[in-house]
Amino acid sequence: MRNFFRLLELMRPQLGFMLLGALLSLLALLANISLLAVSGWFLTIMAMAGLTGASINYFTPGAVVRFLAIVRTVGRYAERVITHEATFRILAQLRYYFYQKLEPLLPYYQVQFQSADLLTRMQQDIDNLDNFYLRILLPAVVALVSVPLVCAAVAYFSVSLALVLALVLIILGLGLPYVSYLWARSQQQEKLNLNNQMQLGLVDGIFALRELVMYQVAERYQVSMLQLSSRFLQLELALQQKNSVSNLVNFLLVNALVLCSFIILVPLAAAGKLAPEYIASLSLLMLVSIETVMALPLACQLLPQTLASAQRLFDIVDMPVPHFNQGPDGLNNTVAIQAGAIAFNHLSFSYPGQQTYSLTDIHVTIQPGQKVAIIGPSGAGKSTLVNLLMGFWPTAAGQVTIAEQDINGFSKASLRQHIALMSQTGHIFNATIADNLRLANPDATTADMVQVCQQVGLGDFIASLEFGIDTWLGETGAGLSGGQKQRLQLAQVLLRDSRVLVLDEPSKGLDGLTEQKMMDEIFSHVNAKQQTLMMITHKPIMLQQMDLILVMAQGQIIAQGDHTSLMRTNEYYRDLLDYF
Ligand SMILES: Nc1ncnc2c1ncn2[C@@H]1O[C@H](COP(=O)(O)OP(=O)(O)OP(=O)(O)O)[C@@H](O)[C@H]1O
Repeated sequence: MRNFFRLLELMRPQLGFMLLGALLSLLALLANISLLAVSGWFLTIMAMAGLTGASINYFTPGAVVRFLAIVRTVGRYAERVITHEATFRILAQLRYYFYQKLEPLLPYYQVQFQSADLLTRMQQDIDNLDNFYLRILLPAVVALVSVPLVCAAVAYFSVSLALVLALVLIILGLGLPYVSYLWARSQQQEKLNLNNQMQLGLVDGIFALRELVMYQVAERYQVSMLQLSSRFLQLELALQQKNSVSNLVNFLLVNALVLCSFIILVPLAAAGKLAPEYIASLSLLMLVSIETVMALPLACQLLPQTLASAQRLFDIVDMPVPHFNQGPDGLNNTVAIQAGAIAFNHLSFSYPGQQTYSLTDIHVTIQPGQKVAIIGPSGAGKSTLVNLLMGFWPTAAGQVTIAEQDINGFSKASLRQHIALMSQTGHIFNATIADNLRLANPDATTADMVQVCQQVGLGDFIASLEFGIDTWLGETGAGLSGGQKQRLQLAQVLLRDSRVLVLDEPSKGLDGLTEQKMMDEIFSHVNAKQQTLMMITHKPIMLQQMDLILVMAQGQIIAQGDHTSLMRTNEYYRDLLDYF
C-alpha cells in the first residue's frame, strides 16, 4: 500500500485535472442512469395514457429526456478529453521524475543495471502506471460516490430493492473480481515474469544477433524464445477462459437482479404502495446501475500489476545516490578548471560492491598544457583513473583536485564543460553526422564541423557522400566503419574546445598511415589551443611526443617519466612496448 500512496503523492500536481475528470465521469454516468430510468417511466405513462385515453403533459418529460441525453453525450466527451489530458500529464511528469532520478545513478551502478531491464522499466513499467489514474483510481472514486447515490434513490421507492441492489453491486464490483484475482493470481504472476523474460531475451537477442549467427546458436535462441512465447500464449488462453467464466457469472447476476426487481416491485404495486409506472423505470435502472461498478473488476485486476511496476521503478529511485558534495555551478570553478593543475593525491578507489581496489595510492600532478600518456596492461586501472577525473564516481580515499580544489566539490556541468572525454564505448546517435557533432558543440557552424572532420581524416569520406555531413548514420552509427566511428567521436571531442582532452585509445584499430595523420592533427590542435592532453595509449609513435608517461599496473603507477628516460631506465616499460 506504500507504493499506492507514493504514486498518489507523485500525481498530486495534476490533482485539479484528475478531480475534474472524476467529476465529469460521475456526471456522465448519473445522466445515463437517470436517462434510462426517466425513459422507462415516460414510456410507461405514455402507454398507460394511450390505453386509458387520459391526456398528459409530455413536454416536460420529453425535455428532461433530451436534456439528460445531451448531458450524457457532452459529459462523456468532456470526460474523455480531461481524463486523457490528466493521464498524459501524469505520464510526462512520471517519465521526467524517474529519468531525473536515474541519471545520476547510471555510471555508478552501470554493472548492476542491464540495459534491456532498464528499457523495460523506463518504458513499459511507466506505461503501466497510466492505468493507475484512468483504470484504477477513477473507477474506484466514481463507484464510491455513485453506488450510495443510486442505492439511496432506489431506497426512496423500495428499501428491500435498494439492499438487494447494494449487495449485487458489491458482489459485482468487489467480490467477483477478488475471487477471480485469487483464481488467476499465479497465472497472472507467471505471465508478468514471462513478459519480462521475453523482453530481456528479445533486446539481448537483437543486440547480439551477429554473435548468435556466428556461433551457430541462433536456432537454439529462436527455440528458447518460441518456448517462452508459446507458454505465454497458453497462459493468455487460460486467463481468457477464466475471464469468460467471470463474465458469465456477471451476466447472470445482472439478469437475476432485474428479475428480483420484478419480484419485489410487482407485489408493492399490487398493494398500492408503489405507482405502477415506476416498475419499468426501476427495472431499467437496475440494468444500467451496474455501470457504477463495471470498471472495478479491471481495476482490481490491474492494481497488483500497476503496483508491481511502481515497485520496480521505486527500487531504482530508492538506490542510494552517490554523494558528490557538489558546489554551485560558479565562475570560480570554471576559472579553476581552465587554468589549474590536475592532481591525484594518494587516490585509492574501489567500485561499489567490490572488495578489491581498482586504484591504489595514485599520486601525480599534471600541469596545464602538459601531454600525458597512461599506459599499462588490460585491467591496470587506466579507464578508472580518467573516469574519476570526469567525476563519474565520487572519490573517498585520497583526492582528485583541480587548482587545489577537490573535484567532488565541482558541479558536474562545469567539470564536463572543460574536460572532454573520448571513451572506448562512445555512442553514435541515430541522426546525421552534423547532428552528432552538434551534440558536442551546439554552436558549431558547418565550416567548423567540416574542418574538424578534415582534422580527424574523415574529410574525403564525407565529401564522397551525397548529403555530406547531413548524411543519416543509422542506429549506433551503422553507416560507419569501426575506425570512422572512432574518428567521428574524436571530432566531437575536438569540436568541444575544452581545456582538458581525455582520449581513451583514440587510434585503436586504425592503420599506421591514418593513425600517424590523425595523431599529428591531434597534437597540432592541442598545441595550438594549449590544451592539456591525457591519453590512454600503447602506441610508441605517440609516446615519444608526450611530456609525461604514467606506467600503470594493478591499480598503481609503477613508473613515470618521458619516453627516452623510461626506455633507458625501466625494463617493465620496454617489455610493455615490445608486448604491444
Ligand atoms: N564498473 C565497474 N564495476 C566494477 N569493477 C570495475 C568496473 N569497471 C572496471 N572495473 C574493474 O576495475 C579494474 C580496472 O579496470 P579499468 O577498466 O580501469 O582497466 P583498464 O586499464 O582501463 O583496462 P583496459 O585497457 O582493458 O580498458 C578491473 O579489475 C575491472 O575489472
